[in-house]
Amino acid sequence: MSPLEPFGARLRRAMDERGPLCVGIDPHASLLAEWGLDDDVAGLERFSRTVVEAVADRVAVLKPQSAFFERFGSRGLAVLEKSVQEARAAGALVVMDAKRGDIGSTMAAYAEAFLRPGAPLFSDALTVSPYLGYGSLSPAVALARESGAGLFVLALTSNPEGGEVQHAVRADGRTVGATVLAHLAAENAGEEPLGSFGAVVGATLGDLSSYDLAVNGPLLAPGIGAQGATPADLPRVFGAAVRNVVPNVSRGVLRHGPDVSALRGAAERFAGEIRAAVAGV
Ligand SMILES: O=C(O)c1cc(=O)[nH]c(=O)n1[C@@H]1O[C@H](COP(=O)(O)O)[C@@H](O)[C@H]1O
Repeated sequence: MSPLEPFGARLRRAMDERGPLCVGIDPHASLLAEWGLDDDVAGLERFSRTVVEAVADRVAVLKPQSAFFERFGSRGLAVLEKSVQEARAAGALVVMDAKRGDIGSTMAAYAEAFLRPGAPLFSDALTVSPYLGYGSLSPAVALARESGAGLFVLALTSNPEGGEVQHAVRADGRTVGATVLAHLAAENAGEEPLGSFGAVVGATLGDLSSYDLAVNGPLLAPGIGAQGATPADLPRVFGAAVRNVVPNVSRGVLRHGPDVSALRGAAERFAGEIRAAVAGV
C-alpha cells in the first residue's frame, strides 16, 4: 500500500477547509441511556453510526475513545473498526484515542495495530503515553513516519491529577511536560506545513505561558464542554500556538443526540465559537 501524504499536511488542510474542531465519539453508558439506547452492542453501533452520519462530512477530526468500544469485547471492536472506516470514507481524519504506551516490541505491536495501513483499526493518528520514557515510543514514531500517520503524545493532560507527573521538575530544571514538548519539537523540525507529531495539552489548564508550545505540530486540546473549558479560553491558554490547536469536544456535542440535526447544530455552534475565539490571534 502506498504511503499516505504525511498526517500533519493532511490535518493542516482539513483544519483550513473545515475548521479545527475534533468531535469525540465517546459512547458513555449514561449517554446511551439518554439517547434511549440499550447498553449493548446494538446501542453502541447505533450511537457511533449516528455521530459519524452527523458530523464526519463536516468536521476535520473525529476521535473515537477506544475504551467505550473495548467494554463490549470483540463485537465492540468490530463496531469501532466500522466507525473508523465510515468516518474516514466521509472525509474526516480519525484520531484513535487508545492512549497506548509500552516498550520495545510491544510498542511496535501497538503501532502495527493502529498505524499500519490496511490493519483493521488503522487510523490517521493515535494517542500515546510517553510516561514509560519518550524514547519508548520510537517504534510508533517510525511506523507513523513510514505510513503517513501521526501521533498525539500526552504532554499536559486536562485532568487535575496529571500535574504531579507532568509538572514535576527534573534534575536539569525542566518539567517532565516541557521535556515531552521538546521531544516533539525535535520530531517535527523542518516539517511543512505542519509536523505529524502532536501534543495533547488540556484546554482546562489556564495560563501555559511558561511552556514552549511551538512544537511545529498539532496540539490536541480536550476539556472544552463537560470538563469546564470554553472556546473563549483557547487564546489565553495557547497564545500564538492557537493556530495549531485541534479543540476536542465529546460530551458537549454528544449530549444533544440522538437527533442528527441537533448534533450537527451543537458541533456547528462550537465550531463557530472556536472560529470567533481564535480570529485575529
Ligand atoms: O487524549 C485525549 O483525548 C484526552 C486527553 C486529556 O488530557 N483529557 C481528555 O479528556 N482526553 C479525552 O478527551 C475526551 C474528553 O471528553 P469530554 O470531556 O466529554 O469532552 C475523552 O475521550 C478523554 O479521554
